Amino acid sequence: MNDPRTTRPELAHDVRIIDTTLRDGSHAMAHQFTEAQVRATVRALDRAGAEVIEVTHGDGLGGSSFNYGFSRTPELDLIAAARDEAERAKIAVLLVPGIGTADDLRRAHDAGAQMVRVATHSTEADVSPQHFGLANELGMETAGFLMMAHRTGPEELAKQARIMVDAGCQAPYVTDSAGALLMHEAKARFEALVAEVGDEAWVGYHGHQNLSLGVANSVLAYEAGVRYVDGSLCALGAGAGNSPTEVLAAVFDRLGVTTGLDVGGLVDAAEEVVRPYLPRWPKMDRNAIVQGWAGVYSSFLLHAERAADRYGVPAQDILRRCGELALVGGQEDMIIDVAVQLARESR
Ligand SMILES: CC[C@H](O)CC(=O)C(=O)O
Ligand SMILES: [Mn+2]
Repeated sequence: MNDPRTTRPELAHDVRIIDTTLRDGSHAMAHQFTEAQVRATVRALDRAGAEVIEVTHGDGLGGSSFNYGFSRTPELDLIAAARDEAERAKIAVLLVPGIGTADDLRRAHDAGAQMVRVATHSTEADVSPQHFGLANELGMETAGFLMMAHRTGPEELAKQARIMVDAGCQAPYVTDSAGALLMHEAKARFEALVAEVGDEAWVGYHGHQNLSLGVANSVLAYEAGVRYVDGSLCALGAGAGNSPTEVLAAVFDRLGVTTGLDVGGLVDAAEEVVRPYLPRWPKMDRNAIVQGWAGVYSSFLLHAERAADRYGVPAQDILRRCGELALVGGQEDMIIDVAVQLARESR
C-alpha cells in the first residue's frame, strides 16, 4: 500500500517566504483586484525573488459569493494571468473545504496553480484529507492552514497538524487568523508542531498584525524550526494586514537568515506597485486592535464595518461580541445577527 505521506520539497533557502498579497490582500481590497494589478504585482514579486505567490479570492477558491463578497475579476482569470507573468515563482491557491470544491481545485490547477493551501478551523483538520489526496494526484505542492490557532492549545494543534500530514500535507501552518497570539503562545505552538511533524513536513506560520506581532512571531517561528513564513506587500491582508513581506525580508537579512529575496526590489514593489492601488493602508486602527485583543477572525473586519454603517452600531462592539461568541471563519453571516442584536440592545 502506498504511504499517503508525501515528501516535503527541498528548501532553496533557510526560510521560504510565501507571499499572500494577492490572496489575503483580497480581503482588504474587498475582492476587487483587476488583472492589471495582479500582473504588475506578480511581475514585481517574481523579479524580487519570490518563490511562491498566492492568488485567490480572500476566502479561497469559490469564495466569490453573497456571503463573502463577489470578486471583480474571476479568480481563474487572475490565476492564469499570474502564471503567465511569473518566470520563476510558483503560483499557489487557497482552498477552504466547503467553500471551494474538488472541481474548483482541478480548474485552478488547469489555470496554472502549482500549490494548494487547504485551510480548516484549527480543530477541523479532518475535513482536509480528500483535498490533500487530490492535490497529490494532481502533483501539486501542499500546505495546510490550521486557522484561528490561538483558540487551540499547542498539543491539540499538533494533533491536527498530524492529521493533515498523514493525509499528504507537506507543511501544516500555525495560522494566527486573528493576529492574537502573544509571543510565548506562538512559540509553544511552533515547538509543538515541529516536535510532532518536523521530521516529515515543514511547519509554517501565517501572521496578522492586529497586535503588531506578525514579524516578531515570524522570527520566533524561524528560531523554533518553522520554515515557511507568510507575508504580504504593504501588509495587504485582512484586519491590520499580514506580516509585511518587505519587512520580513529585511529582518531575516539582518539576522543572516537567507530567503532568496531582494530587499530593495520588494521595498520598490511595495511602494511603487502595491501602494498606489491600496484602498487604505492596513493598519492597527481601533477595530483591528480589537480583533487581536478579542481574538476575532481578521477577515471579519470589512464585514463588521459595513454592518456597523447599516445598523448604526460601532464596529468595535460588533467585533467584541463576535469574540465573545467565539465565531469562526465561515460564520460571516452571523455578523449581521450580532449587529441587529446590538442595535436592539441599544434602543
Ligand atoms: C480562508 C480565509 C482566511 O483568510 C485564511 C487566512 O488567511 C487566515 O485564517 O488568516
Ligand atoms: Mn490570513
